[in-house]
Amino acid sequence: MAVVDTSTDVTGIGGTIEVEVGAMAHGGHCVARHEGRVVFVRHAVPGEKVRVTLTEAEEGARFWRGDVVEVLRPSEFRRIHQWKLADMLRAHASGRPPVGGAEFGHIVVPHQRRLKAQVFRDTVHRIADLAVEPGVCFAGSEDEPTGQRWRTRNAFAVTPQGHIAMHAYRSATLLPVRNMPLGVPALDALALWDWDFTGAARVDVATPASGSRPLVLVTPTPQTRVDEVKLGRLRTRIRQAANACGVDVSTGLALPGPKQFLPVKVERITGKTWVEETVESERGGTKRFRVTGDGFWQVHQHAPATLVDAVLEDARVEPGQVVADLYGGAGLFSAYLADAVGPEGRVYSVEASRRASKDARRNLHEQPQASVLNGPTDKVLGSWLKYPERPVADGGLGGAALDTVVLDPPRAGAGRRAIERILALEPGRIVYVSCDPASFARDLAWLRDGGYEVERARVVDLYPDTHHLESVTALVPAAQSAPTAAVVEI
Ligand SMILES: C[S@@+](CC[C@H](N)C(=O)[O-])C[C@H]1O[C@@H](n2cnc3c(N)ncnc32)[C@H](O)[C@@H]1O
Repeated sequence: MAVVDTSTDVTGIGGTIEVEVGAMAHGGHCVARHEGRVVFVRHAVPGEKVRVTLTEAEEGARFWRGDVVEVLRPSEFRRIHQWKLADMLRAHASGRPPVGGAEFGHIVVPHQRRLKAQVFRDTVHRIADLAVEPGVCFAGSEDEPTGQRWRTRNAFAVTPQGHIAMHAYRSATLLPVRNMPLGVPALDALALWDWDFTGAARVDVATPASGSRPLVLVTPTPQTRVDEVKLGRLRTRIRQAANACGVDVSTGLALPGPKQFLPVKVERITGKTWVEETVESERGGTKRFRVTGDGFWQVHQHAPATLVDAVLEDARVEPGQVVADLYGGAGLFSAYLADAVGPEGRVYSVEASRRASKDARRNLHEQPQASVLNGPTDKVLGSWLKYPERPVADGGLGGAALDTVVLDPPRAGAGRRAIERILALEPGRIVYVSCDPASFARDLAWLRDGGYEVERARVVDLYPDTHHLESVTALVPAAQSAPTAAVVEI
């Protein structure tokens, strides 16, 4: 049994303790114990012995939190963090906090994936009381050994001096950045670190994987927004920087909308207010999509094609079938599902955001078998259940039964009402795409209680160097299922 020397431990916030590091938990923390109390430790690898600075350490608290500041016995899977600004060890040595967003950067990529599979398995077991062994795959045709250069969507804060910056983890402290190693190379080409964003609060950048024209969307501070002179200066600075950067780039101002799901108003400064994304799916071929403003698009450059292939494989759609694509965004899955059901079938793409629905209508306009229904999922499903015979345009399902439901909700998951309504519609197959194992496990327990079981689950590593994980799970009514023995293929 490993012995931890506690003779030099100093408890309380800012104190340091030595611990043996246990399993990785959901959220990117490892579980350790100090004199019986749980300590959630960031920047560790399971199996290590480390010295931790305590960041939360109330005497009576059930658990504490801390960051690794010294590795006393490293894991064989530890590597030197490839992003200096996000490296806890170098940040500590230079007396500043690290930026958030690359909290797995000190772990070799194949082990990151093993840990994500373990987190998925443990979370589903803990919350849904189900033993599900996920397969593991990753985005792209080749293994990406570094975990870098994959993000096509990046967001930055802005310092009072007008420089782009990132927040230190769980802190309002802004750290100016002069590179973003997780971003695709097209982000570097813009050299946003040299632009003057004075008067802005936030900068969202979309750099499409295909290399088509990027979009820089600037959100003014509340003070700039209400002052026409300041707003005018901000527009001029952005136009000048865009013209000087040597890249054909669209730019615009994002002016917040009044309510949730009402999009921010995008005011064009240069170029267009949208980007064009090209998806090359092995199973479904090449398609182009328009995504306006800060509308949702899968963040990893290879994520759209990877997820489309996984969804098409798990949905097993046949010509003539009726499919619902819930939380459909700009119509990514719907476009491919519509090809799969063919002209005799139907695909209903349900999306709450008006602007994403508008993009989806445009993206699906050559596929008359696809309809975009703008509204919250639970309301649309409620209407289908209430008026099943009504035409789709009047809130019904036109008397049809759903063969397959694909759902890809935001991090909060679908929630009880949407799940109950999916169950009441009795689809023959459900494909659940999730970016959060905890909300997925909660929804999965309701689906299990409603008579469905897991046919196959896969963890898809779409977020290298971070703790985030995507999963794709196929469910079928319990009586029909012949579960495949999923193996962790790393
Ligand atoms: C994870 S994204 C998935 C989008 C799409 N499947 C894709 O891969 O591009 C989730 C989408 O759900 C939408 N959304 C959020 N809450 C919703 C709700 N209650 N009902 C319908 N759509 C919702 C968001 O606007 C977003 O477009």
